[in-house]
Amino acid sequence: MSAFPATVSRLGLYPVVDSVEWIERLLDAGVRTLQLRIKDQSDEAAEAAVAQAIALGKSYDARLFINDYWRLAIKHQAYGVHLGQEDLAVADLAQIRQAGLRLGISTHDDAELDRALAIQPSYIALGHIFPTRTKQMPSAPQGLAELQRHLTRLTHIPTVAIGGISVARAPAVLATGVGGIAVVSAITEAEDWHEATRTLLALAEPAQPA
Ligand SMILES: Cc1ncc(COP(=O)(O)OP(=O)(O)O)c(N)n1
Ligand SMILES: Cc1ncsc1CCOP(=O)(O)O
Ligand SMILES: [Mg+2]
Repeated sequence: MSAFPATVSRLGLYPVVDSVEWIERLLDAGVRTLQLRIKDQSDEAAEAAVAQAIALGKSYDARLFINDYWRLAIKHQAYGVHLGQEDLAVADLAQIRQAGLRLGISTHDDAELDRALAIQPSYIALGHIFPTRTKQMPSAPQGLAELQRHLTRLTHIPTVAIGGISVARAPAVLATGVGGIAVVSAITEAEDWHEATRTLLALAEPAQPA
């Protein structure tokens, strides 16, 4: 199997949100890598939101990944799809690749990394780094030392850390050299989401000198 299309080498701030409203708000705030993560709906029920999110992503020239709903992502020509290890068992990877979509894959340990790397995705997500209340996780948080260890074998592919990354923890996560930080509650549950987004953008995507 050949490689999935490339994405940017450093994905930077990568908010993961569950509605078109959040997608629009974040695009407007300057976010250019993001994910629509709707859970537990049929394809029929999710389709309108997925289609709208993809259209918005295109209008801002953003990297919009669709979580789980790979058939809808192909149908509406998303920038990319994000799949976890269990999703890999049911998704048609050849179809996703043939349609030209980028692919991100979740990993939690060495064995999952081996499996993900063999697929040659566009990026690899590593998690969960810290305890999270957003998703029930069967394993323990891997922590920064394990993240750092995993990164030593991932110098050739974009990486993203996820799970429990707050504004306060973001600098230490980024100091490992990981190319992106995927966050849910740090933005969606912030007292001031706009301020949290601005701070996280500045940390993860520092302005380049002209
Ligand atoms: C960037 C990123 N990393 C990991 C996940 C989790 O994906 P998955 O393990 O398939 O779990 P669900 O999100 O589908 O519940 C993600 N969505 N995004
Ligand atoms: C979807 C997902 N996958 C691993 S952890 C997680 C949730 C991360 O949410 P938060 O940033 O609120 O901890
Ligand atoms: Mg999934």
